[in-house]
Amino acid sequence: MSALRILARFVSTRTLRIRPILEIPARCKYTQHQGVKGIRNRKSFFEAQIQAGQQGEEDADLERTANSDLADMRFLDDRAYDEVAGGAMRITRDIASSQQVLILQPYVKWAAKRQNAPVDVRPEDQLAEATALIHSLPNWQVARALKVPLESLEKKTLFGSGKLVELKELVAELRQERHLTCLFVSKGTLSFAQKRFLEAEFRLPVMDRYSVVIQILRLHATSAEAKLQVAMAELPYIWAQAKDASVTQTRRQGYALTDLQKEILRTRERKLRAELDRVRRQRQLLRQKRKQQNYPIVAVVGYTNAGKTSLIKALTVEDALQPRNQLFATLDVTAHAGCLPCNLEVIYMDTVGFMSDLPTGLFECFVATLEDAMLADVIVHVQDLSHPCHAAQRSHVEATLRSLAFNVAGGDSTASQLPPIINVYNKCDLVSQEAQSSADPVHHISARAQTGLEPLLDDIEQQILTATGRRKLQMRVPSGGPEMAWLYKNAAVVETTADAENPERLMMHVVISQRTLDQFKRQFCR
Ligand SMILES: Nc1nc2c(ncn2[C@@H]2O[C@H](COP(=O)(O)OP(=O)(O)OP(=O)(O)O)[C@@H](O)[C@H]2O)c(=O)[nH]1
Ligand SMILES: [Mg+2]
Repeated sequence: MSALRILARFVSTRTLRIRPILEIPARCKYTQHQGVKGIRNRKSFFEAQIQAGQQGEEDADLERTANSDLADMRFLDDRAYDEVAGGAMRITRDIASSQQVLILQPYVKWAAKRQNAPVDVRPEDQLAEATALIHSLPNWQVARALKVPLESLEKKTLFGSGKLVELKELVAELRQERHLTCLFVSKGTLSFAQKRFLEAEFRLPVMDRYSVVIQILRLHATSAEAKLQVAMAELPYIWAQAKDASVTQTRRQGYALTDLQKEILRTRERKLRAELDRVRRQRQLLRQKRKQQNYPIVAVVGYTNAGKTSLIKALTVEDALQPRNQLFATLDVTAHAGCLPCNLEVIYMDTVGFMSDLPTGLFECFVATLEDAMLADVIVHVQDLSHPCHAAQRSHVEATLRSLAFNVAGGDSTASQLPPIINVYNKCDLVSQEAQSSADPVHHISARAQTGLEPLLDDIEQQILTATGRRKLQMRVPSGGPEMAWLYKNAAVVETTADAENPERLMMHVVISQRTLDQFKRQFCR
């Protein structure tokens, strides 16, 4: 007779819903010497490693090689390149220098002509986002912010002659009053010709969204990978500006690449690619290791500033995480250990936020880190419900996720499957009850006030169990036997109760994958 008897009995307790009971025959007694590693111990050990950004000694080595090989990063510090970049992007090395900025938010007057703007994003919302971008840079202040209605965004001079006169007056006034130092035209990219023309007219540096975002990314990039990615993200912009310059034949005006400068860019690109490839190989190894360790992965994604880091902090109670009211505060994909209600350990991946109206080239460099999100077991999509454009932000993130999945699948639309997505409306403490009603199956939470987290955790648990083929089971094992120790080590133990029918046995409520269950059977049920 098989030593393992599956009893067709279903028990329901607080957290466990339906699970068959496995009965294990009595074996030797548990002794202190055998040392059962409790989930708590295991968790704190594991957590300590993950919190340090590591998953064990080997992983630590991998992370170290990936992130702190400073010798290989020295090529980033290159004055000749800085000159070329400064010419194209109006970026100085000294990001921290204070700036007084005039923000101009151009928009097309007639809705029918606004082909690229999402329907429910109003110019005032775009202006608010532009202001938030400037506020994400320390010492950068907004001298004035205004919307500018235009008939087209493609005109070589951008503004018409009447508007130009008006703006020049304003610039002169702000120079006097606020010591204006630069203009931020909140458009994805300005062509080289537009920028040159406006700079000549206003006699101030002119920046577009791409170059402001690059400033923020440079400032927030701390890991080697993020620094490399930001450096890489600058190159397409510089090439594009140079191309514009040669087309408009403005070589005499000072910005066109010489052969030497082109060579500087190409060499830099080659080195960056080689370094990024190396870092990405390490990342792949880390990913494989995590898979082998069988930790379920929950990727937390969303628009920038939606509250991704705050949510992970609330779910993991991790002090090291620092949510900041800045755009693109998080630039690295980082892993954080958490525990589901069934005691199953999961890894939450914090990711780089999305933003609309940025040229695709800018985020292509961050795609590799977002690949981790595409390969997660479950995606949690955090949305800022208090934001006036939250619907448009949601569509933007969903569209980007779909195209990322397509890329990860190597352009094969049949294979590009996204993991299950849990939609979360965050910042509900800032909106009225009526605004929270939604027909969608969506969680309403506040990461800051820590409300709505329990049902969310239950949902994550449910989706993780389904996605990873884990089951909740009750197993009857000898009290203190090696089976008990084995289960504590290899499965998630929800709770252990005395068996009313047999004082020598314990009832263990566990969450276990089929593979681990098979291993258990091979070892103990012969
Ligand atoms: N009122 C309120 N504020 C919140 C809530 N969650 C996050 N915030 C605030 O929103 C800001 C952004 O939070 P983060 O967690 O850094 O957002 P993020 O999505 O990680 O942002 P990026 O990393 O920049 O993409 C911070 O100032 C948080 O304190 C919430 O539930 N309610
Ligand atoms: Mg963040």
